[in-house]
Parts: sequence; C-alpha cells; structure tokens
Amino acid sequence: MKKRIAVLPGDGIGKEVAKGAVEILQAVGERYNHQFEFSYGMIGGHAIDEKGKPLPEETIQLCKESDAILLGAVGGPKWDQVNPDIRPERGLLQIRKELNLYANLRPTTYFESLAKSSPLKDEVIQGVDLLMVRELTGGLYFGQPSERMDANGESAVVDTLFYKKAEMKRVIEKAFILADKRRKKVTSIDKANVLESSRMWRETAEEVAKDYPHVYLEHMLVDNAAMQMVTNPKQFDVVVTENMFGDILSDEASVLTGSLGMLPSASLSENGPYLFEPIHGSAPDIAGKNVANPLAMILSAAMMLRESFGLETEANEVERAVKQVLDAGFRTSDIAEFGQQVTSTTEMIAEVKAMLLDNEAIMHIMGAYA
Ligand SMILES: NC(=O)c1ccc[n+]([C@@H]2O[C@H](COP(=O)([O-])OP(=O)(O)OC[C@H]3O[C@@H](n4cnc5c(N)ncnc54)[C@H](O)[C@@H]3O)[C@@H](O)[C@H]2O)c1
Ligand SMILES: CC(C)[C@H](C(=O)O)[C@@H](O)C(=O)O
Ligand SMILES: [Mg+2]
Repeated sequence: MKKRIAVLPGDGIGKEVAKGAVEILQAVGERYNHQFEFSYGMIGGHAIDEKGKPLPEETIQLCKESDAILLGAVGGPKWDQVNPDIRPERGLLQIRKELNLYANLRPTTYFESLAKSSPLKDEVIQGVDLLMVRELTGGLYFGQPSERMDANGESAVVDTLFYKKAEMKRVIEKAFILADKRRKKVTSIDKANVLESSRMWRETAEEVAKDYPHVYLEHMLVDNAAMQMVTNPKQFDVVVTENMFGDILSDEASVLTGSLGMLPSASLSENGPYLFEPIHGSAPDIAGKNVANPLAMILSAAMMLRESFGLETEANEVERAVKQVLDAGFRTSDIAEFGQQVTSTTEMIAEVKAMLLDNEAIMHIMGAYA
C-alpha cells in the first residue's frame, strides 16, 4: 500500500513525539511492505516565527493533498503574549475547521501494567474502556462574536456558544454508530439544566436515538459526569459531548490510564483526510529534555493505520507492541512508580520499534528484567 502522510510536529514535545510516530510507521512499512511517504509542514509557534502565521497556506495545501495527517502539539510561553489571531492554538483550530474534522475520538483504555501509575484505585479503573466522542468544529471555540467590549463604560468580554442543530446531529450520530459496534451505550453529556444549547443537544440526542433502538442512551450533566469519570468510569462505553466539555473531560479521563501522555486521538471528517494527534499539549515544562512519553502519539499513529488506511492488523500490532513494552517494565517519568528505572523518550520509541520488528527483542527485554 502507498500512502502520503503529512507530518506537522509543531512545538515543544510535539517535535519529540512526532518523530517517534514516524519511526514506528516506518517500521510498520518495512515489516508489512507498505510505502509511507512523509512530508513535513509547519504549524503553531514555530510557523509564526518562520512565516508570521500559525497555519501557513502551504501547510493547508499539504494536508489537503495527503491521505492522513499526524500532528504533534502546538503552543508555548514564547507565543503567549502575541495577538490572539496569531497564537499557535489558532493554527490548530483553523486546520480542524479547514478539514471539517468534526468528530474527535479520544479512547481511554486500561493498561494493566500501568494500574499503579494512576492515582485512582485499581478496582475503580480496572477494565476501563471508554470512547469519548468530542464535537470539534463548533461551540465556544468558534462562536462569533468573541471579543472585548465596552458595557456601559465598563470593560467586558463576550464569547459565543453557537451550534447548528445539524452540527450536533452528525457528531451524535457518529457516537451511536460507534456504540452500536461496542457495548451499545451512549452517554450524552451536557448542561441542559442551564444552557439552551445543551437543551437542543439533548433533544437531538433523543431524536438520533430513535434510529438506533439497540443502543441505550442516557443523559448526564457535565458536573456530575466529571465526578463519575473518576469514581465510576466503568459505567461508560461511548461518551458524546460538545467541544469545550470534551476538551476538559478528556484530560480528566487520561488520569484513568495513568497519564496524559497515554491518550491518543483521531479527528474525523466526512471524506478525509483525517488528523491524528495525542490529546496532550506541547508541555513546555519538559520540552527538549527527552523525557516526554511518546506513547499517546504512537497510539495515534495506530489509530491512523486503522481509521485512514483500514490496516487493522498493523494497528493491532502497534498497540500490541506498546502493551508489551509496558508489560516489560519500560516507563517514561510520567508513568514511572517511585524508585522505578526511567526510560527516555528516544529509548521508549526504540523499544516499541524493536518490539514491532523483532520477536527476539522480547527475549532481550525479558532477559534485562529477569
Ligand atoms: N493539541 C495541542 O496541540 C495542545 C493540547 C493541549 C495544550 N496545548 C498547548 O500546550 C501548551 C502547554 O499547555 P498545558 O501545559 O496546559 O498542557 P500540556 O498537555 O502541554 O501539559 C500538561 C502537563 O502534562 C504533562 N504532559 C503532557 N504531555 C506529556 C507527555 N507526553 N509525557 C509526559 N508528560 C506530559 C506536561 O509536562 C504538563 O505537566 C499551551 O500552549 C497549550 O495551549 C496544545
Ligand atoms: C490547544 C487547544 C486549542 C486544544 C483544544 O482545546 O482543543 C487542546 O487542548 C486539545 O485538547 O486538543
Ligand atoms: Mg485539551
């Protein structure tokens, strides 16, 4: 199979982890005889420095001409003070909008060997398997007006939460389709006790549910959901919610896996290309130190193999390699237990790669940890 992959490493640890995903995809290509062609584009702060804007036209063009897109992360304190129109994050929002990537899938999977990395009790998180479907191109992130203003002589500000019903419907439908293939339960999260937008969201979920009689729909208010996420996460199968709630709840859900550095994502449109990125940011506090966990990015590459190219076996193999590396005891600092030996970003990437390519690597690791 021949595929063109656009790689947008971005800023901070984005660059370190994107490099890892490319190496893993190269290894997959080598092992299964696929030709993956990688082309690099600028996004975020580094694009502001080079091109004066966070999403240069050539990057948009590159993405549109590619079969799939890998993105590291954007942002950092260096660009915090710049005009909001040229903040790094604006580039990320713009590419999501340009490509109409309305459905963001954020799976949270329990890794048995990381049970002790989570601050939560093992009986709470054991076996967690939830899929968050986050609306990604509407809501507060994109509503107009969004500006400072004068309100009767006082300084004030407005952000607008705007959704068309059709935008709600298509992402909720996506959640039902996915739930139908899983444990057949959708939890729709909103704030319908306060917000009109949430009342329309809830009505829309009820309407969509009529077409999926085998899927059970429940509604949950977002504040309760935030609490249930860490006290009883096993109740969730597919969770669907609007943009801002999904952003916050998915960082919270990452705690169930042991670290923010473990959670991948896939952003889907009607016809592609799709974009794959870890849910974490550029982590300026650890950038450039070779300590970031590359697994969320590598697992995002596995999602790319499955969702964009239909390469189920290859995707499973990458996920198997990640699991085996963790089972063998390799840990970046975010998932290491007290006193445990710490693996660097580049070593972690190399171990996953070795596990993918060479069964003897398994013997080597078992020897090292015997
Ligand atoms: N998709 C994206 O590009 C994206 C996502 C979130 C935040 N951001 C941006 O990133 C910048 C920093 O934001 P933040 O600090 O609030 O969030 P962050 O996700 O970058 O980091 C939060 C915390 O988690 C840790 N962390 C994150 N990823 C990790 C990894 N792979 N391995 C180990 N530890 C990891 C960081 O060190 C930090 O302590 C901001 O500019 C923000 O806008 C970008
Ligand atoms: C950087 C930011 C704009 C982004 C978001 O809020 O969508 C990030 O937090 C994410 O979760 O992908
Ligand atoms: Mg976020």
